[in-house]
Amino acid sequence: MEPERKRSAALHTCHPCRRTIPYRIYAIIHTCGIISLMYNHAHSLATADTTLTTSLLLIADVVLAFMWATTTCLRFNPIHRTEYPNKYVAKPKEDFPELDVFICTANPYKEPPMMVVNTALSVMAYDYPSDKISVYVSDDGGSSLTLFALMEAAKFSEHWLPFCKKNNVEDRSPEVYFSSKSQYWTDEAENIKRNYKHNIVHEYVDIQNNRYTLKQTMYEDMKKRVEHVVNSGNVDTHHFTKSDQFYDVLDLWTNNNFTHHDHPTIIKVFYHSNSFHFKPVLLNNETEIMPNLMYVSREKSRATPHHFKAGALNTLLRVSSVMTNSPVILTLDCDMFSNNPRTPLHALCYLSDPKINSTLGFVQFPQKFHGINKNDIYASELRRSFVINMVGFDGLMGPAYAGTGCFFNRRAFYGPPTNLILPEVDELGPNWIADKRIKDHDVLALAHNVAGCNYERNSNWGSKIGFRYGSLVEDYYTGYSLHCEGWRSVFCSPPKTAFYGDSPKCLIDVVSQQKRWTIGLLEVAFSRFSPVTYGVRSTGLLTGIGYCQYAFWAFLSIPLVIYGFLPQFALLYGVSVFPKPSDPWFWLYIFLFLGSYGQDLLDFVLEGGTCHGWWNDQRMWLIRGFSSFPFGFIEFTLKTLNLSTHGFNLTSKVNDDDKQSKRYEQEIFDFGHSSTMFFPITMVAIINLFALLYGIYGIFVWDEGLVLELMLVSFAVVNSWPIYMAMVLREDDGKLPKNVCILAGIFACFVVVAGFFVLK
Ligand SMILES: O=c1ccn([C@@H]2O[C@H](COP(=O)(O)OP(=O)(O)O[C@H]3O[C@H](CO)[C@@H](O)[C@H](O)[C@H]3O)[C@@H](O)[C@H]2O)c(=O)[nH]1
Ligand SMILES: [Mn+2]
Repeated sequence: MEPERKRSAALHTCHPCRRTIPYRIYAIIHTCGIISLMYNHAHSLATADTTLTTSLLLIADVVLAFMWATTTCLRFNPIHRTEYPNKYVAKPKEDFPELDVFICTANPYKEPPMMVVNTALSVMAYDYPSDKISVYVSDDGGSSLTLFALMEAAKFSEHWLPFCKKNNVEDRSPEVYFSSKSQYWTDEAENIKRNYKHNIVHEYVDIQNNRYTLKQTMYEDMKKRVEHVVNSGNVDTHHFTKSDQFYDVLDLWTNNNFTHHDHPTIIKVFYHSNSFHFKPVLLNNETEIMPNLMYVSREKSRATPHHFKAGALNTLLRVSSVMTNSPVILTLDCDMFSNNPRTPLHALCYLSDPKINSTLGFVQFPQKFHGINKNDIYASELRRSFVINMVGFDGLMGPAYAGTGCFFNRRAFYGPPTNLILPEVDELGPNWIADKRIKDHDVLALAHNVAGCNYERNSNWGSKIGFRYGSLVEDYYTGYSLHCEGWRSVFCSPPKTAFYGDSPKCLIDVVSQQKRWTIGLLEVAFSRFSPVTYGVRSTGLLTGIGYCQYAFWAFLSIPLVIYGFLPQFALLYGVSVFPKPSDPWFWLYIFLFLGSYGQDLLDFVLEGGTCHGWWNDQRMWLIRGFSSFPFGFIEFTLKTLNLSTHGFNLTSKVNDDDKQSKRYEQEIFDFGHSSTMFFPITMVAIINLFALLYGIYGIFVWDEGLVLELMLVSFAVVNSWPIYMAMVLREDDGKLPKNVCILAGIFACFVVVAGFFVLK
């Protein structure tokens, strides 16, 4: 009776995955296999005269074995969780904590302001007491276009929020709801569209667009206005009346010295539940106050480092401390709109649980993307990183922080659970009670002050307090640092997806994004806080080694290069580097290959993937291994030697090339850019193709075929199929540029000649 009652009171439960025990048993067997292989290499080093090839294979296999170990740590105790938000809802509304939402944006052309608007509206409309939500938008682009869009969003929200709540709308991003994508369309939508357009019709819409018809919707009106302003590149004062509260703000931008990396702090408050400037809006027939919406563009100066997104988030952390200081913080990228209005309740099932919340730092939701093609050719879902590993981490210290879709306990930013580190002023501490009106002069003055570009000088911000600086993957680094301090985290993946974001839809964007991650991860790997040393000590062996999988993933290039060239040379010169079929060691290779690939496939399928999706995913690992990783490594080295600087290259979220979108839909690879990034992979593909042809010929000539070499090369050729297609068989804009192909061909010849000296 007793346990039953306990369970019914619990807000969440967790259960280990069924694969755990078989996985552990298999891990022992596979480890024995790896040890035997190492023994075999050591033996041939000592006895045979193939020192160079054996050493190369040994290096490759050591890296692969290490990678396998990092994955195995995350397979040690995978768990799944379920939470019961309905039990949470039963609580009195007064007990719901306040929620600060941070949305980052940085460039109105790569991140269209309408995208920011939709993300903001989707969270403002959460099924949560509206007066407890404050949305802070950080604009690192310092753009009046984004400010204008948010002003429009604030006005629209007065209609959108009551509408959503009254009709229980599921898609609270208006773009999704008003598009045919929504399954939840109701007649009510037509209504809101019709009613609204009489409210706000700006003059210029008439002027600009005299085809303005009664059918146009309010949302579409707003969208038009915003897009018009974005296209024209600036906001004219004629969009406002003199009495408009933002009339003066725009003056800032007319100042000639204003550029996006040199400008003063701009903070604008659109709604403020604890002041009386705005009339309360009726929601659900009760008077409920609208959520707060703030625009924050921190001060920028070329002379001061701004630490990219981490810097933006720390500014929001301080500004929000001064204004609302909610105990719970949700961080979002501007493309990540809410798809589930009850998401905060799911997070609160953990964050409010007194049994765990004293050490619970954050609740991470999975990163999911919309518009991915059927079999996800670019592996944009990143299922291993964002799902499989998260489930694995969850049974240890908890999932890594993914940069977006994460609810934080504000306290976690201020030192370890047992040791509160207070910032410079009381108003910035997690325990400060922000009870003044947001628009009060001293609140705004302090907010401006803490958003200044020199505010962090000689402080703990970025090292001991807030989001961590020093890596281009501030998300990974911050989550990892919190785990090192003793904070735990939880992976929360409700059946209805919490957020959807945008993922790159063109290969060059995919590999460039991963190059940035590679650089950021190497920065952590080679820092004082490297997971192999510091991480293992502070978070325990399994979590520490698990974190190494990311930190050192660029090292995967080493075995890829060795296995991408050596067996190929072997075929071309008729020399064997692997054991022959008559040799018992032959079977060890087969076992290790099938074992690790098989387990990877199993992981993938058990966490909801498909076989075809897995195939594409493993192919992308090969592509990254020859593009993002080596190029990232080079840039990291140059930066370490102070020979170059690299910034945060924003991923573009605009897909306006119709032909390219069509190719993406049809799952055709898009190279289409004369980029050096594709040079190595093209070269490897060429060499493998020739090695395969020559190897097949060899079957008839050599007395004992080079079976393993041939199998490996066939595998590579099958994987390279899209590259051959893009080289010769295609004529569209997405094909591989001629100069890349020719150059790769010439280099391939040189490399093959060089291979002669490795083997002979
Ligand atoms: O100087 C900057 C640079 C970026 N951003 C914001 O950071 C977010 C992520 O940028 P994006 O180009 O979308 O990066 P992705 O590679 O798509 O993002 C992944 O990787 C990043 C770390 O490299 C994480 O911060 C992200 O959360 C994670 O989704 C966006 O909202 C940007 O507006 C800023 O606010 N200031
Ligand atoms: Mn992104």
